[in-house]
Amino acid sequence: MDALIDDVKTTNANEAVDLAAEFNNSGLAEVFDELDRDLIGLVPVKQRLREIAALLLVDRARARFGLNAVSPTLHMSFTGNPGTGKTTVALRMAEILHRLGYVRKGHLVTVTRDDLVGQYIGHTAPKTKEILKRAMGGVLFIDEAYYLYRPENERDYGQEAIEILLQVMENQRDDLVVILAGYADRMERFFMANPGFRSRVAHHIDFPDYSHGELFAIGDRILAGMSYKLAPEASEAFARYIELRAAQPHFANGRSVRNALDRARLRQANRLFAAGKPVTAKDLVTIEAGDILASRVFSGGIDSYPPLKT
Ligand SMILES: Nc1ncnc2c1ncn2[C@@H]1O[C@H](COP(=O)(O)OP(=O)(O)OP(=O)(O)O)[C@@H](O)[C@H]1O
Repeated sequence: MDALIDDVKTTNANEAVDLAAEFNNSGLAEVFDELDRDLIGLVPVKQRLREIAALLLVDRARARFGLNAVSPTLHMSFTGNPGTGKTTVALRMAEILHRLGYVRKGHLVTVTRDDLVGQYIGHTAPKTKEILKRAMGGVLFIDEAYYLYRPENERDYGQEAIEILLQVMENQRDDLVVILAGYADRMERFFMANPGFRSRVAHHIDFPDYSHGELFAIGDRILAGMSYKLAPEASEAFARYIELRAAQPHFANGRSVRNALDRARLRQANRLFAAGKPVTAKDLVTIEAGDILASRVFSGGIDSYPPLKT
């Protein structure tokens, strides 16, 4: 241990770094407070984010003592079902990495296969490079990343995009963080078939499905963010809606909740308009039970398939 300290090639080996102060001064405390406040549940995910931030803070402190000159691998995979908060958390991750000085700008660029892969020969490389250029200094979020790899088609242009991505993930990892997102099982198969990706991805974070209570709280949060609220009977109706909708096919967690509330707002607007009376502020902010109960899920129908992408 002492020998290791003796090895430190700095004059400040006896100085100390206050990690808590670093945490506060970098604005990270604020980001984590916001994360806790704005995002319902996701306890294990928030814990992982704190662990990654701690690792990076310690890395930074070590670099100051000359203990480590290697920039850490920060590429990640986010696995989970649709609407479990992967994109939302990726945005926060970009902010955390920016505050820690690991990326210059801290913006998030979200793409899917079609943004990277062309349809004709010669189109893929420029497309992929253009996206990478846009994402430099921030985080590139590749949703359903496994669609890049299509083993059934020998000449698939996805392979070209994969090769460029792998190169940039290795050579420019001090200025770009890539997050590969999608269903856990498909991602696992993708990593098995593409060991190059597996070895470049250091952090794997799993996003579990939300409980019904969490989905209700997410709905409440979404409505409050838009200055709406549920009337007491509407709350009951919405709790029942969640139970019915969650049991249907193509349920997409937070995204289905947001879509359901968008439709409820539409019905509220039509109800207020059709009443032909002056409206108060209270009328304008309140979602009534009827606005929820008019959904097809209460009459045994499927609610809006395919789901609206927000
Ligand atoms: N924990 C949460 N707290 C509050 N709102 C949430 C939470 N998780 C998801 N949401 C809301 O649900 C919606 C979908 O979330 P998000 O887009 O992050 O999911 P996703 O996993 O990236 O899904 P997809 O890949 O299908 O788009 C967003 O509108 C977001 O505001």
